[in-house]
Amino acid sequence: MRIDIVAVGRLKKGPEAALVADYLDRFARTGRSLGFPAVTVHEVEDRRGGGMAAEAELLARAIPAGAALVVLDERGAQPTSPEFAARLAGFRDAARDLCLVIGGADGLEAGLRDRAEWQISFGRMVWPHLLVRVMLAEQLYRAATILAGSPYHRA
Ligand SMILES: C[S@@+](CC[C@H](N)C(=O)[O-])C[C@H]1O[C@@H](n2cnc3c(N)ncnc32)[C@H](O)[C@@H]1O
Repeated sequence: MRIDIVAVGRLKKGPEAALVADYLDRFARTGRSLGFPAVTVHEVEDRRGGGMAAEAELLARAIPAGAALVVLDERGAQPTSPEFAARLAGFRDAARDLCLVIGGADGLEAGLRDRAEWQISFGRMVWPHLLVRVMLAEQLYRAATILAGSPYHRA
């Protein structure tokens, strides 16, 4: 199994980058004994102003072939953290690669969203994509702690 996050935009050095690195590092350490690989992050950027369609093309090229496509979108389903953890374990148990996609300022192209087998929402409000990256990294770590039975997730 491999897990990729494919995201529009470059994360510059700063608090968001530090948080993403910290949570992904924690996920790697907690997830190792659960059979999860470290997460690889791919960033794509369209510098020609081609909008969502150009971004969708760049994203599509970065999505590993055959991976289960999961997009982050405010219109998606709102799983609980244990539900997210269970689904993550399901991908692992089925030996499926997982690719989690985060859009840019204009969002994700409808065609790409429709191709996804799961659309996840972190609530109906729109969040900046850099914060969504932080939240996703935290949820991955939280999922690993839930599956490991560690006390981090107290709900
Ligand atoms: C600034 S938002 C784009 C909003 C855009 N107006 C749209 O219609 O999608 C950038 C990206 O962050 C992610 N995002 C923002 N809010 C989200 C939420 N509530 N749940 C899940 N993902 C979200 C999505 O991947 C989105 O494409």
